[in-house]
Amino acid sequence: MIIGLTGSIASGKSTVSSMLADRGFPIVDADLVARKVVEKGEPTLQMIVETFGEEVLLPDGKLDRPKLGTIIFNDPSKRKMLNDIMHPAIRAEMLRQRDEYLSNGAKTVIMDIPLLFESRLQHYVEKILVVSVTEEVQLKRLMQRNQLSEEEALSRIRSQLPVSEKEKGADAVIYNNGSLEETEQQLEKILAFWNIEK
Ligand SMILES: CC(C)(COP(=O)(O)OP(=O)(O)OC[C@H]1O[C@@H](n2cnc3c(N)ncnc32)[C@H](O)[C@@H]1O)[C@@H](O)C(=O)NCCC(=O)NCCS
Ligand SMILES: Nc1ncnc2c1ncn2[C@@H]1O[C@H](COP(=O)(O)OP(=O)(O)OP(=O)(O)O)[C@@H](O)[C@H]1O
Repeated sequence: MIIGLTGSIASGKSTVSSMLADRGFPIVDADLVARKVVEKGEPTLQMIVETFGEEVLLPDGKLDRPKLGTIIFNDPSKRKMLNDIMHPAIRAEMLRQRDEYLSNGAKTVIMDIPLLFESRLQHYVEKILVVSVTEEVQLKRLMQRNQLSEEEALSRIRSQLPVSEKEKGADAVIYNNGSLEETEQQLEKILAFWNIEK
């Protein structure tokens, strides 16, 4: 079974994903893959520099992530340009990792994909688990985790579909507004209900 794990920025996907990893499920993490495809020497990084200029590189030649983030989260046309460069490479590497797990005998693979709905990737997965939070909790956690002002955090939140829209396309929803224990209990119930094999 291929499970798509999604939600909005700072809703708690990584938190739920690490709970699943603790239970022994293999995880394909789009955010990690997105970092891998822009490592020094990767053709995707070269394409980013050709499009956005040398100023998105740090002195050591690595990608300046906060700088590129400020550019793309404040300008939808720049965001589209970056997505067009990066998403094909991210997708290819995610499918490669999924297939590797399956060929090594995994019965279930979790694909943690923040932009599952925005990029219309629903057909790659058999069940969709959405991690949801209220806007208030989301804003607070995002500002705290990334040390962002309210305005910066809101521009990131607005660059994605509202989580309420994502809930409509879910097979199950975890409400991550409370304690980690409450989130874990909801996850346990869903796994039992879906009767998932490792
Ligand atoms: C712009 C970048 C360099 C900023 O890096 P930074 O370290 O600050 O953020 P990080 O990669 O940890 O992403 C944090 C979250 O931002 C959101 N996000 C990232 N990219 C996008 C995007 N293009 N559109 C909407 N939301 C996005 C996701 O919820 C993600 O989980 C980075 O987010 C990036 O490379 N984005 C493009 C690739 C992409 O679309 N990644 C999303 C998963 S496929
Ligand atoms: N139930 C919770 N109680 C308190 N803090 C939480 C809870 N769940 C997550 N957090 C915190 O909220 C922040 C966002 O969670 P997390 O990083 O898991 O979100 P995410 O959906 O993976 O984010 P992104 O889309 O940016 O990758 C983190 O700092 C995390 O430690």
